[in-house]
Amino acid sequence: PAPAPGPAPVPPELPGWRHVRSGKVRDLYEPASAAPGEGDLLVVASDRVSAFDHVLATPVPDKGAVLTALSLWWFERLAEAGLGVPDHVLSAEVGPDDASSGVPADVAGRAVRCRRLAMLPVECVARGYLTGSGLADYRATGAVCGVELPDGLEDGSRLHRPVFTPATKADVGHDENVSFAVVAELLGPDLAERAREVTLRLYALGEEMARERGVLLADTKIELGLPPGVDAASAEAPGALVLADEVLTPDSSRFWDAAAWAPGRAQPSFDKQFVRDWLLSDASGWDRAADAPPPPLPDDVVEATRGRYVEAYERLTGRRWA
Ligand SMILES: N#Cc1c(N)ncnc1-c1cnn(Cc2cccc(F)c2)c1
Repeated sequence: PAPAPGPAPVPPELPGWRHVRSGKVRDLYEPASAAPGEGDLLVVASDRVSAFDHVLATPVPDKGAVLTALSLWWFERLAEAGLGVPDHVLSAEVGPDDASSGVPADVAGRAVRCRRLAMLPVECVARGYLTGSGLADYRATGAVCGVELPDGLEDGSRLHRPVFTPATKADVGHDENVSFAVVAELLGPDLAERAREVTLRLYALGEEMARERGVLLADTKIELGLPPGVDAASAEAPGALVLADEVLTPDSSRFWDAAAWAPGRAQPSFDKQFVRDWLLSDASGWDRAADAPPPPLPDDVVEATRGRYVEAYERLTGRRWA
């Protein structure tokens, strides 16, 4: 019989904060003192791992803290490199219990207090390499998001130039890749063009810095938003865009070890390959075809996966993990 469904992720209760919603691996809060939908936001990165569209029952220790530290490091590097767009980060330091500033001590190191924005209804994705849904679209149509690509590309092929491949958000299932024309309909042409420009520039900056450290950034997804009071249809909107969410982490991006890159097959995921291989091995007994919840991970797979998050952090930032 299929194992019982895995435990639904129970986000931590944070005194002084109200839980707003949870994603697969992150939880969102607002100050309990604020009216619902008001005040700063708290993005908490859990130790949950998602694989094959399932949230796994076994947490990976330190994943949330490592990816939070990596994302904060990237926010700093992007600002230094002149991305030209402010970000939503207010603080990652522990603040007072009344949630009036900073983050709660219970999630110190894996939480970021952020400016509340009106998020664009578009997942802004840039791809420098072809894989995943981009490869599937290319194989079906010769194009990705309406952008024609040359013949003969394989899984893992590097594109001649990075492509903006936006998607509309789906509450359930996969995001839907859409053309730039659709984004222009959704956001207006000027805001759409600015979102594309920012996404491609962020990808180029991240790809260059990662490649210098032996890591290939295959693609990345960012979220952009507008400060309250800025009308998305207004002429000021493109210049008011703010970079939100997390940036350039293994949860928002595909990272590959440059030394292992070989177009023509699926590239090993820098962080999730041990999990994927074990789940697909006989050892797990997992019936993927039945879409059963995956079984708990063995300790060695958990520890090896933790090690990959620490290695990604150390190689990209040049800093030792605590
Ligand atoms: N970042 C950010 C942000 C912001 N600065 N202002 C308003 N909304 C958001 C916001 C809304 N959803 N998400 C994604 C998300 C879903 C689930 C859990 C999470 F932690 C995160 C981000």
